[in-house]
Amino acid sequence: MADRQLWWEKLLSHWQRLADIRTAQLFQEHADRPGSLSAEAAGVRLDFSKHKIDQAALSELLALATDAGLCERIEALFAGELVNQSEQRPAMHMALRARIDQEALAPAFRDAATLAQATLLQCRALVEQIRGRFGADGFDVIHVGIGGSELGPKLCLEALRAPREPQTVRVHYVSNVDAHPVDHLLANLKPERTLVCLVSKSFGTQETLANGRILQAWLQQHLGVERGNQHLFAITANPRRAEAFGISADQILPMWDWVGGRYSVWSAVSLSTMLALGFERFAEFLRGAAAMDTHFRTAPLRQNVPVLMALVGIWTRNVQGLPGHCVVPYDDRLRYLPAFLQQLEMESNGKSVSPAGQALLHPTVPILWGGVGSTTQHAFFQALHQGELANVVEFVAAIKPAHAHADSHRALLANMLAQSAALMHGRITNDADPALAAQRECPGDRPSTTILLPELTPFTLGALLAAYEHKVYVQAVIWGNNAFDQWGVELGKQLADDILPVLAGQADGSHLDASTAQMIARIRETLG
Ligand SMILES: O=P(O)(O)OC[C@H]1O[C@H](O)[C@H](O)[C@@H](O)[C@@H]1O
Repeated sequence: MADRQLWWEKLLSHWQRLADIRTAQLFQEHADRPGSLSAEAAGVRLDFSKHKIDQAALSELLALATDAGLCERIEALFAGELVNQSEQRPAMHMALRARIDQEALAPAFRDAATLAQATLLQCRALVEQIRGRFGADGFDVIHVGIGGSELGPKLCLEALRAPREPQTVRVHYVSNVDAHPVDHLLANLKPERTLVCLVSKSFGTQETLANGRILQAWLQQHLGVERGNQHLFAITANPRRAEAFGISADQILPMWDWVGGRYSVWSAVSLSTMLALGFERFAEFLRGAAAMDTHFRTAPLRQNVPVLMALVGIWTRNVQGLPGHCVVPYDDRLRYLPAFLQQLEMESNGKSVSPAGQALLHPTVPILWGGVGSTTQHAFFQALHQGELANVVEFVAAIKPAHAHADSHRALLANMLAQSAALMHGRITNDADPALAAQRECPGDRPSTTILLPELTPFTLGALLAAYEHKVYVQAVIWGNNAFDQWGVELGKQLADDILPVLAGQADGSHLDASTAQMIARIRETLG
């Protein structure tokens, strides 16, 4: 880890050697710059030719990855080794989508894949049975979960829902412990046609349990205890707690310790998505991810899409020093992608020490944020073009739309291409008034990456999300942190559990700091 500093210095010398991307020089130096600074796998095309980078700099980044032991660490991941050191667990989310019959799998991985497949079969049967039970009039599903137990399933359903199909399975998401959304939702649903999926790996998350209790009471109040409970399902790695909550054992689907919540979209956690999309489309989503897994494991590093995504991120974060990473899908169906990636990347790599407890002497994950294009062009793009906030922008789009409005779609893609070109070239004005010229001028030389899918299908979405998962792992290997724990989140959860009884007047708050105590006093006084 100590010698990372030497790598940053070597990479910085490349950065200093390279011409500014505003000029045509970089493109003239290499006839096929766009082709050589892009890669493609399983339908995911990555173009990073609008970065101030060239083949020699890329070779140095690849050498860094090799020096960090990337190839061995990829094998360790697929071998089911304990890559999550602080919790002594493997991270085998790839087992959720592996084809056990055809792949040379390590024993631990094969066992995991066998369990995953049995659960998927259970999900398939359940989907058929439930869809059959409610028939053509359909039904409502309330998906209750937070973080990894919500973001992936929601992204996936909203991305893949066929736009013109009547929604016979209507999925609603409840995550926040703020009860306004659940309260509002219940006013419009019929309990006899509503199922509730409580999704929580730990089955100990305050938000999910609080919303679960509200929904359980609602079902029981309208349908009676026994029938009400028949509408309640749990997906969890802690079935004991789910049963204690009142969910019958045959309505509990498993999760496992070897899958992190933010890597769990491929599992029964997505039951609500499977109910809405049908099992076959979900299976295709898994096949796309499996194709990306094979690519990640076998493709040479220089053509390896997740590896290149990671290295471009290292380049902008550690060499160029950009603290912001703005993700902008030009596709409304991908509107939840920034939120999903925010958890995937920031919860995985928002760390400052190595598994050995040593401080990392370089920055790790950037601030990931974003929103959908072209809408956000009219909100935050001004700051991307002329503000001092230093960001790399990542554009994501599907070439073919799922609608027939070709003009709109061309306009959408034209806007995306225009934004990346504008960030690169900037604008020099020839206004006579120097004050006006200075204000109208756009500096340019701002990097962006573009990810293109041929179309947004279950397969390409699966491949895209798997590529992001692997990108995160590669970056963790290079940065030297554990991508699979989240002790910082745990701290907040513990303190909330500590403050709750004080707020309820059931415990003494004298151990709390004066600022917190003052606000508690104010809240108690106002609530009466
Ligand atoms: O699935 P659960 O156990 O309810 O956890 C839900 C979420 O809780 C926390 O926020 C964790 O940091 C997340 O990684 C997790 O996805």
